[in-house]
Amino acid sequence: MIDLPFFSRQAQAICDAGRFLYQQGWSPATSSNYSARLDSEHFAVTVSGRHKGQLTPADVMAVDLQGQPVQSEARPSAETRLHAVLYEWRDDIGAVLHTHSIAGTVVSRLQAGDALILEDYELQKAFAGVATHEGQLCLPIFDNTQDIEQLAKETLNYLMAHPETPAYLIRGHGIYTWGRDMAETLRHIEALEFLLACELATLRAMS
Ligand SMILES: CSC[C@@H](O)[C@@H](O)C(=O)COP(=O)(O)O
Ligand SMILES: [Zn+2]
Repeated sequence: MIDLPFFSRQAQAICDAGRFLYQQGWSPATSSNYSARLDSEHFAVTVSGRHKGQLTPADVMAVDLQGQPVQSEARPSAETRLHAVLYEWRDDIGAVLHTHSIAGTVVSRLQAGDALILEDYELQKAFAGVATHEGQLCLPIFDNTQDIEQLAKETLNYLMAHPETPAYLIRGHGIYTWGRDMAETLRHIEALEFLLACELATLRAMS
């Protein structure tokens, strides 16, 4: 059974996040999806195809870790399973945000390899557990595909082997990141968008 008052609070947090992320230009044209954990087996996720700058709690639904709707007739995000495997991977993850920013899209297309290394940025410290700019953040880049179940398996396998990963990119598609709760996850996505914008500006300056 879903705790309905808690669902309402999580749904509102998702709507508020959407308004912010859309206003930043990171979730255009119905792209992106967001979620927040409800309990050990369920999470709240955006309904597929909704405008992320105009979300109301009716645009958020409960699903189980297989991505199946619970107490809803709506269709969950097409990328629900990418969220589900993150909640399955680590039980301290409380929220997941996915954006489609210009920086995330372009940088992941320009990077031919399978990872983007961020180093020597002070803002790396916005990530939980990072205390200095002197380390590296490694963001794996997965090739884009419409086979979300396959991509979910690929991301989970990678994350199980690299548990320190703070986020990942899907090439030409966008960013996924997570945190203990929505506030921390918003801090992570905002830091990532800043760092990827810096990477994009650097690539431009060097060309
Ligand atoms: C509007 S194109 C973007 C979609 O294909 C998808 O990548 C996306 O992020 C949103 O899908 P959704 O099913 O609304 O969660
Ligand atoms: Zn997407």
